[in-house]
Amino acid sequence: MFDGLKEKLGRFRKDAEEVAEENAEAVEAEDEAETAEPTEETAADTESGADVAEPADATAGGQTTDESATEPQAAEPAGEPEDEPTSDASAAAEAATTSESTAEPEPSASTASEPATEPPTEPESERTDEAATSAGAESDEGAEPEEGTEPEAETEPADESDESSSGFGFAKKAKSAVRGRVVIEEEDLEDPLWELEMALLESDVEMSVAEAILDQIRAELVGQERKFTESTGDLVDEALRDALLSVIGVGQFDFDERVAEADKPLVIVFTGINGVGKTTSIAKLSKYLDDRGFSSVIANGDTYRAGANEQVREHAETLDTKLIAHEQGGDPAAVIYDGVEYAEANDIDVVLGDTAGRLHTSDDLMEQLAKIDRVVDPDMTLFVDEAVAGQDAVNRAREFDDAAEIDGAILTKADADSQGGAAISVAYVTGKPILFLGTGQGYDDLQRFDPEALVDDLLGLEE
Ligand SMILES: Nc1nc2c(ncn2[C@@H]2O[C@H](COP(=O)(O)OP(=O)(O)OP(=O)(O)O)[C@@H](O)[C@H]2O)c(=O)[nH]1
Repeated sequence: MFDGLKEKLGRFRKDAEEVAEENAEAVEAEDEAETAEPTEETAADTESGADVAEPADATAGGQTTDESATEPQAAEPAGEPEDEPTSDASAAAEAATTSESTAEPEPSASTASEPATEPPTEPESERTDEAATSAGAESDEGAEPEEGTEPEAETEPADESDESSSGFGFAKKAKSAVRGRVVIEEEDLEDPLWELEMALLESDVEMSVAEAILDQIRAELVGQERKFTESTGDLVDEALRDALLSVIGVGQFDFDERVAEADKPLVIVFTGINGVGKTTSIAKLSKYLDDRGFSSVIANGDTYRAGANEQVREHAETLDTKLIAHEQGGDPAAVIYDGVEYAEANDIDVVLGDTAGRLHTSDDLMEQLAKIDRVVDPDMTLFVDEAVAGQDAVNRAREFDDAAEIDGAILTKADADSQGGAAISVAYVTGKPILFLGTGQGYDDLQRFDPEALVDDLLGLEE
């Protein structure tokens, strides 16, 4: 099920990880280059405590380079960083954090996700200087703080506007690198996110749903800090999983619990266009309920199509379920009303009301639905469509919900759908949950829609 989409999501995750790792290697290489051989001048200057201008693009270089001036910095080697930064590194990090903490909050995932965009307010080198000096001064004066004493916090807070052109605080990047971490930046993800957007749209995911997924991934990943040892792939998977769940799980409720807690009989009416699997789904649901100890009666409100009564009667007899039916051409509302009467008289738990296949544009059929609503006042109206119909199913779900409010959806023929676009989009577009997936023509081929299980399956994360 949805294999095509699974394969496309796998490609995105691999590419996003590769890009972010390249960024990590670039930062490590930069960091190692800057900490490997401190220059004569740097060492001498730091001895004298003079300001040391740092190359403008130094990320952590400002602090790390400076520290190396006093002693070779035990740069956190890629892949085996110590868990705890060395005392120098922690002093520098402390200085950076302290200076930052007075000027800006610790970057949380959400803060980091809104990189400041205002241009730096002072020339890069001076700014770098300040950071370098503060760290240098820190590591210069008594590099090893007394046991149990906190290194003196620098008083000079990093300037709010202390943002590098890449949109992240110089001090934050410096602190990150000192701690052996790397910041995932927006430009690192642009290509993989573009690829993901194409994959989602090709899989019939509705445009607004694809954009919601991408926005959430950017918000969660961009600015994300991670240790060199942490796998970017895990961060990407987590961000993609959260984003998919946030759109697929809209409005979800526990159907079994709803049935158990409802006043009986619970009345469910099914609507949708011709041939999508409404009648088959009703038969499957009757068995699903029976397997869970709930009795049901089927009321055939499809008095429009010739042969409808025979088809549903076959299912009822096979399943030994009571059927209420009227002559073809009868009033659907009257049939379902009789079904409720029968259930009340015979202590039946659930009434399953079929209706004729209809397009949302056929006024008289939509008026029929409105009359059923008035006469029967069903507890749930479920929209049935084919998962394989993709975008068409999404559009119809929205149109049916606009015309006669639905409470949930059943997507049939998911066994034949490799795209998964409708399964991902319908809940977000209508605000109503997908409750079941039809996965074949057998009476047991009906499964509860479980967003977590679906997303884990799409990402290959299932146990
Ligand atoms: N593969 C597959 N086929 C299904 C599924 N659900 C229904 N079908 C088939 O789809 C066809 C139409 O099913 P029906 O239940 O008659 O559809 P309907 O919506 O009631 O059609 P009308 O009564 O004309 O409105 C039948 O051949 C079903 O066996 C499913 O989940 N998977």
